[in-house]
Order: sequence, then C-alpha cells, then structure tokens
Amino acid sequence: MSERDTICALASGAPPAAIAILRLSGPHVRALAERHLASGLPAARHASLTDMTDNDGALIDRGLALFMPGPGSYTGEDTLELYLHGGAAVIAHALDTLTAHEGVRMAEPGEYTRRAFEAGKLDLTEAEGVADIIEAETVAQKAQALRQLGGGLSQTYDQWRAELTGVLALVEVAIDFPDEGDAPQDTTAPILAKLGRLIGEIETALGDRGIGERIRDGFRVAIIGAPNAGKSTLLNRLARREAAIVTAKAGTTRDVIEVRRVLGGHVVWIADTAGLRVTEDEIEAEGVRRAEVAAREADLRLFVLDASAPDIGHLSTDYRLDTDLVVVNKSDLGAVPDGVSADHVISARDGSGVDALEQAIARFVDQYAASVEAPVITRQRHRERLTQGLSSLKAARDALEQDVGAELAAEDIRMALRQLGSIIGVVGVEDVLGAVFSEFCIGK
Ligand SMILES: Nc1nc2c(ncn2[C@@H]2O[C@H](COP(=O)(O)OP(=O)(O)OP(=O)(O)O)[C@@H](O)[C@H]2O)c(=O)[nH]1
Ligand SMILES: [K+]
Ligand SMILES: [Mg+2]
Repeated sequence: MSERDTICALASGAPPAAIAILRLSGPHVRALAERHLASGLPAARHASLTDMTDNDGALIDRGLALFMPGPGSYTGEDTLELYLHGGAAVIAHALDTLTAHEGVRMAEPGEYTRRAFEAGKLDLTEAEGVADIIEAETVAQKAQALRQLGGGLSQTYDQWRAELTGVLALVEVAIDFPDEGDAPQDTTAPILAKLGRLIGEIETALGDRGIGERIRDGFRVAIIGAPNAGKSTLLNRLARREAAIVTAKAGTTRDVIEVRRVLGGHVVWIADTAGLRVTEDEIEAEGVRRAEVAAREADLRLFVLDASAPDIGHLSTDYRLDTDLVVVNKSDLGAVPDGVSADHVISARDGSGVDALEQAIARFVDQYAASVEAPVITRQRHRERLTQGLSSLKAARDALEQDVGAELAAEDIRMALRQLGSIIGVVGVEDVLGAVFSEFCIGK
C-alpha cells in the first residue's frame, strides 16, 4: 500500500490573528521536523521554542512546536503542531514550504477527524460531535455536542447492538437445534420478549419530536395569516431589521423569508410567508403554496390577524394545530372584536405586545427542547438508519410470530444490526463518510 500522505493545514482562525496553529499529521512529520525546525524533532508532548526555516534555509518564523507521536495523538498518527505568528505571510510561507515536499499536501475538510475515525479513536457519532461542538452557538448545542463527542449516542447504539446480537444468537440456536419436544412458541417466546423490548426502546427514541435535530439546526416558527395582516411588519420587528418588504398592497410577500434568532437559549428560524388566499396570480399562488408548506413544517405557527379587517373571524381551520399562537395585530387601530380568542394582541407597527410574543416563543422552544432528556438522534442520517433498523426488527418479529421461519428472522436481525452499525460507523459507511466529513472546516 502506498505510504499515506502527510496532511497540513491552518487549524486556527483566518489571519491576521495573534497566533496561527499549523497542524501536520502523517508519516513525514518526523522528517519535516528534522528538516525545518532548528531544534529538530521536539521531545514528545513538550512544547519547544524553535526557528522554522524554509527549503532554502531562510527563516519563516520563530514559534512553538509540539510533537505528538502516534498512536497517542488525535489522528493516531505522528502529529506536529506549530504555533507561529498569525500573519498571512508567515502562514503562506510555512504551508508553501511544507507542501513543496513529495507526499505532503493540504488537508481536506475534516480530514484530521476522519483519520481519527479511521484509526478507531472516535466512532462516527463522536466524530459528528466534533463538528457540532465547533458549530455550537448556544449552550444547548454545546451540551448536546459534548455529550455526543463523549460517546452519549454511541453507548445507546452499542447497547442496542449488543442486545440484538444476543437475540440473533438465540434465533440461530432455534434454527440449529429445533427441539421437536418443545412447542415452537417455547423457544420463540423469550426471543419475542427481548425483540419487543428493543422495538419499544427504538420507537421511543424515534418519537422524540426531532428535538436533537432542532437543537442542532434550529426550531422553526412560521408567521402565517391573511394578506396584509402585518406578517412582514412583525417579522421585521422580530428580526430587528428590515428583512421583508412591507407595503399596503395585499400580496406583497411571495417567497418564504427566514431570519435566524436565538430565543429561549435555542436557535430559532422565523419565517415570513405569503398571505393565504386564493389568487389568479400564478406567482402569488406559488407563494401561498410555499406558505402552506412552511406552516405544516413549522414547530410553531403564529397566526396573524388584522384587528381592523372586517373578516377577522376568518381562522382557516386547516392550520389550526394545538401549537398555534393567535396573534391579533394592528391593536393601534382597534380592539379585538368579540368572539376572537387571541393569545397575543400586538401592534407590529409600534411594537406594543411584541416583546411578550417573543417571550412566548422562547418559552415554547425551551419547553419543547426540555421534553426529551437526552435525544439519541441529532441528525437526519441517524433518524433514517434507525427507522430502517426498526422496520427490520418488526419484520423479524412478524417472521417469528407467524412462524414463517427463524432463518427469515435471523436475516432481518442481521439487517437491523447493519443499520444500527452504520450509525456509529462500524459498517457500511463508505457512502456517508464523504458527506459527514465534508461538513467540517479545514484543519479539523
Ligand atoms: N396601523 C398598523 N398598520 C400595520 C401594522 N402592521 C402592519 N401594518 C400595515 O399593514 C400593511 C401590510 O403590512 P405587511 O407587513 O406588508 O403585511 P403582510 O401580512 O406581510 O402582507 P402580505 O405580505 O401582502 O401578505 C402595511 O401598510 C403595514 O404598514 C400595525 O400594527 N398597525
Ligand atoms: K402587504
Ligand atoms: Mg408580507
């Protein structure tokens, strides 16, 4: 097998910065240190001050060098970290010098963590935890990422896989030693009991209302309602900037306009949408269709009504779900008519009532996030594979219950093991590795 490349990259922020951290990993690290560091290869795990010179012997910079010999390093390979002045010229000079060597190249996004994964230092969910902690903006995102990086998801999947391996062994015994004496259900009863428990646990995990994904990607709030109710005016208030066009002409908004806020300690995407009405205008009709999609996909719908509109009672029941907040707007133009039960009465124009509405959104998101202690799904990838695994387990249960053959059940259980295994990356991951690690930043 050809020797693996040694990779290098700037692992700290873009220059100019106080310090630049260049990270090298791979089989050429020792030779590169001998060649370019005045003090040669530093003592392992000991930061040493040294000059760094280029391929002509000219000084690149003076800085700290930290050598971590494999396999006791992040990537499992020899790694060298160089702490230089954070200037663009220094960084370019150093990287040009290193990559001039045969077998030394710039790292791909996430390549260090991918090497850590391939060295077995992390499983795939822990590697994803590395990306998530780098992207984390909220305390909740950081806590979830730390838990995932620390094996929080892995231990659940490992436990399910261990239990399932035990069930498979029982099924294989039932296949190899069908004991005529016992009635079939005597051998399958304990298997079905274990299978049922596993199916229940995985169904519970899948029924977590997507909290892990929402903490990571953000909760979704849709502002919907009739044309001219003041939806865009409200969005601009909540966005604290003129994100959406406001006019007195009904049918102004066509595209779904999303703004990102942190409310209740969580990232929240607030979407302004086209006014809901039947229209001949095909562009506006497409806007209305998109508004309806946004309404269905949202975790919370703000249903905006215009206090001054004659038909304020128009509350389309299509969108009435238990999480809607009915917001009567334009309170500066008049009181809420009898018979309309408003959760909030605001004037998006002068801002009255908007703070209380914002706090209500924060409370909704905070309560939603708190309703599941430790989600074991934080990405669509996990959800898809776990859903496939669940259907394989249900097929195995059916096969055993209908006594159509333990062989069939064994095959379904093996399939479920592969699906669970692909979540933590022990099997069948070649197709996802590219997608998972391409999301990383360079140098990680
Ligand atoms: N008096 C008063 N006028 C408001 C208020 N909110 C919005 N308006 C006005 O109502 C009109 C419509 O506002 P928009 O924010 O464009 O309403 P919209 O619901 O986004 O309208 P479409 O995008 O066409 O569906 C504009 O002239 C706004 O200035 C309010 O609280 N009080
Ligand atoms: K309008
Ligand atoms: Mg609008």
